[in-house]
Amino acid sequence: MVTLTLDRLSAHYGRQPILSEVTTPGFEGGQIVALLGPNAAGKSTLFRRILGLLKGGGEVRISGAVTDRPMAYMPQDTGANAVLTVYESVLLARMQGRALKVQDDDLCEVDRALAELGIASLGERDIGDLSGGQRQLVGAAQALVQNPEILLLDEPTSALDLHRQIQLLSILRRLARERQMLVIAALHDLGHALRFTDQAMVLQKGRLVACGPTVEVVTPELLHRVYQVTARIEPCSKGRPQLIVEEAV
Ligand SMILES: Nc1ncnc2c1ncn2[C@@H]1O[C@H](COP(=O)(O)OP(=O)(O)OP(=O)(O)O)[C@@H](O)[C@H]1O
Repeated sequence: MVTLTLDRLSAHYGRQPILSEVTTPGFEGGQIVALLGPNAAGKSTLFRRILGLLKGGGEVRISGAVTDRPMAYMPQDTGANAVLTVYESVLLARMQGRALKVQDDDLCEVDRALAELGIASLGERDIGDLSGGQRQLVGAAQALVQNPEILLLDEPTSALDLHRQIQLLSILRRLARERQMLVIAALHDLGHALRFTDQAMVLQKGRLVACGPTVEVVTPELLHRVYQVTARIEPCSKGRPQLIVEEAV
């Protein structure tokens, strides 16, 4: 099973340090990890550093991977290329780093990713003509179609309506379990983090200030210290932890 470990990871833009010595325990496949933290804390920068798109100190260690390209990434701004259909754009994502010739298997994987995300009916649409939420689901399909062992998602639910937010996070949790895939998702909704993620890491001003099981990390004390809100966490009628935010301090 794949394991990802971050060891004293740093990153900077020009002379400006952004991440300072981020160290985590090994995150194993089969689970979802929430990457939390306020605006500008360094979440997207951490993804770029993990992917090797940014240089810096420290080490990203991946063990137990069985493929040459174990990671796939869905950026915050998925962009849109108006000259491609949804189907073509997902197929193009599938073919990254593979032989140029499209095999039947590649087409099956595109069909599977679109069906999995409930957007098969959008296949022939130009991606430039989609709504923001539709485009975000296409971005998720472009990442999933690569069958990654480690899937990094930067705010994957930010443009989705409530139903689709829950649907996408449920799908990701199921796929993480079924495929023994490690999913790391930057999230701003801490209620979703509590409900759908196994572990959480919290960045504040480029430093890792908490890391561990989500229910142990997302506490009223952390919400006050990192997000400057007063909040309670109470079990709902089904016994799940539920976040009740009172006010910003
Ligand atoms: N290309 C860049 N050049 C210079 N500074 C940058 C660049 N990209 C990001 N930054 C700065 O790095 C810091 C961290 O940004 P980052 O996008 O990683 O934060 P984030 O936690 O993902 O924020 P958000 O929740 O708002 O998306 C911010 O101060 C930001 O202004």
